Amino acid sequence: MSDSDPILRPEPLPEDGPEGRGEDIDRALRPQRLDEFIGQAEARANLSIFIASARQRGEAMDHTLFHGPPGLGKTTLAQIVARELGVGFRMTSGPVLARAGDLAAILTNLEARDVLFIDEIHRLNPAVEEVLYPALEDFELDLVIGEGPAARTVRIELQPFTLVGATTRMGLLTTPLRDRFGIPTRLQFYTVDELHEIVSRNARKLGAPAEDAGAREIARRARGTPRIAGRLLRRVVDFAIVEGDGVITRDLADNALSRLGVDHLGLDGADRRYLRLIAESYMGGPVGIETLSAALSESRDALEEVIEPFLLQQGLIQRTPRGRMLAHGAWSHLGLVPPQQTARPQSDLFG
Ligand SMILES: Nc1ncnc2c1ncn2[C@@H]1O[C@H](COP(=O)(O)OP(=O)(O)OP(=O)(O)O)[C@@H](O)[C@H]1O
Ligand SMILES: [Mg+2]
Repeated sequence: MSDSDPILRPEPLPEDGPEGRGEDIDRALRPQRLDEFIGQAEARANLSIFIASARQRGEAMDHTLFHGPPGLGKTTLAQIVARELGVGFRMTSGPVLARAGDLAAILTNLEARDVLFIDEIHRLNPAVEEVLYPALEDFELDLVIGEGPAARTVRIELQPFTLVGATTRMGLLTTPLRDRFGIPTRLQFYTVDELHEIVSRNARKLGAPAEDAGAREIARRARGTPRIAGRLLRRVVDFAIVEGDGVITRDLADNALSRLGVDHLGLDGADRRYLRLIAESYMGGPVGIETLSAALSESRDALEEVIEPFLLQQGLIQRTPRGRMLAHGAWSHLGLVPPQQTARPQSDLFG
């Protein structure tokens, strides 16, 4: 299969959106080995065992699923797993595998123990997913050849391989697919200390001098996410070069990030719009996700995948059966006073 085939790219897909410059830098900053990968200590420790065991047995590692919010390192870890296993890496994604034949072509081209990475695996077409089940379980492919009365099924043996799936929406995976992953791994938001280390390391790789307090300021405001830390670092470097003497100090980082609309908790304009809407239009909620989606002109998916996980993790909002509610901290963060709770239900007063 040729390198320009859109269905199967041996090279990682661009990760950082339309800034062409960002892509190359992004690739240079991506950790290459498990011991360069900072954070996710539990996932890393477990993976290193499974990788070592697969290597010793000379077998394909069990199928692995990485799930969690965008930018936490799912794609990066998939590449690292293949590198540490010393096997080939093939990359595709749920939405581009339109037909069963697309997947069959990829599977039959895999070499023994290769890693096949399917990004956004919750978006697989059901017909393609059907083909995947026997491939995962028995390394077999049942293909229907021809149509109508002449149609027949042929069984093709595959080389044993490791599927690495990634998803931001674990809840959208079908149960049969989820059950076929022997190693489900949830990625967590990073601590400030971990992001501090990532920012310092990336600043060194970019040749941008960063004072400790400057790197920490970026880390504190990166929404627990390495991709955001990388993006903020690049913007702060721009400010340091043009308006400073090139050195990332705490003041320079603080000033640059404030001008980018990133506040002290790391919330950006979209986060604050979301919180303000619940505060000002719905008195703090509860309010349904569809209502929020319509009022903000954001897709429900974007709210659930990108905006809400960090706000939930920070305890700024709560999910209740009746919708989203602001937590106490969100009011003070917005500089607003929560409405007085009048008319309490009786049960609250009397026990
Ligand atoms: N632990 C880490 N240490 C250093 N850099 C990291 C780490 N994890 C991720 N990064 C960097 O963050 C960026 C995003 O990582 P990655 O593309 O793997 O995220 P993802 O989880 O696949 O996101 P998405 O869900 O959007 O596909 C990359 O530039 C990567 O180099
Ligand atoms: Mg990814």
